[in-house]
Amino acid sequence: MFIDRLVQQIKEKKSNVVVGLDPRLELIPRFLQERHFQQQGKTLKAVEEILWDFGKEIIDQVWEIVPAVKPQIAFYEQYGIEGMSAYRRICRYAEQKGLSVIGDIKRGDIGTTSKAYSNGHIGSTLVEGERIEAFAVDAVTVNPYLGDDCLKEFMEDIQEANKGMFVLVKTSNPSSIQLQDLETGGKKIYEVVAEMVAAWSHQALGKCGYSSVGAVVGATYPEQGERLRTLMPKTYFLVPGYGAQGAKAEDIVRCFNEDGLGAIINSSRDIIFAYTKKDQHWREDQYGEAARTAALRMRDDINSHLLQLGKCYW
Ligand SMILES: O=c1ccn([C@@H]2O[C@H](COP(=O)(O)O)[C@@H](O)[C@H]2O)c(=O)[nH]1
Repeated sequence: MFIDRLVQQIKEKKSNVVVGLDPRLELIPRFLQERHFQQQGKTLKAVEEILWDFGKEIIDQVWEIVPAVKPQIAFYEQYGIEGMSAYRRICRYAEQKGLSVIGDIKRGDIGTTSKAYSNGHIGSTLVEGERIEAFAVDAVTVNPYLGDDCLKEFMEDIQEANKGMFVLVKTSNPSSIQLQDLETGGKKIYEVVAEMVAAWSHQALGKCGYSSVGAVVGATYPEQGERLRTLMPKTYFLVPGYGAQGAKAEDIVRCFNEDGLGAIINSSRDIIFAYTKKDQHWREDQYGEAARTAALRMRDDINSHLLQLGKCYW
């Protein structure tokens, strides 16, 4: 199952870090951009090659030290077909390197449409009687706003194709409080969603004791993270918000269980664009090395905080 593979990689690498692949063209080293713009002009095809070169180098630098990457589809989709082609190439390359690939797609619709999303992103699509994989990443993020019948459509691929999903429960952005913290029947909306997710989680439990149905829980709300940990004990958390959004290791440790497992922590900008940090004096052509150093620092920061609490799996 997806979750067993993920937990095995976490244990092997002693790392709970997910590198977020959110390429922003304007932050990609200039020499890389010029190489492709000179060859192919100011075209989307040139952008595809820039995104590919940049993402490949990041993966080459981090694949041995992290269990997973999270490509954010929006940063590829904004460049149309060529951007999506770069997304697919990056996802496949990361998979070849043995990484778990979590497509941050945040999809969800009425049942039949959700099924099409699931087919395209974690399952396969029927073409003239044959099933063909379009993106086929290991797991995706899912928006639960349309309710249970939306989530149900992803379950078939989770159970039969051994894939996973992370359902948005409490997001890291400031205005997540606007809807997610509203109360209904004495509960916050995010608690209601957490109960839904916990129920689905029981249908996809792996040998490791955790489920392939996970939850997105923002690191920027540590108290809520702790509460959600108790509501969803078997659910793996994908936790964004560390680093650029301000959350620290002491915040995110509350998302872990006593066994030292239960959460993977994402950081995107702070890792992939670490070479731009003024105080670290990296050269542009060292952007990959800078990313590796940032991922190692983040791993050690989280591990030392887990160790202090006795929440260690090794
Ligand atoms: O609640 C959420 C859900 C998803 N995200 C995504 O994670 C990364 C965070 O990037 P940073 O550069 O580390 O801030 C990005 O892709 C978001 O879309 C989130 O931040 N919060």
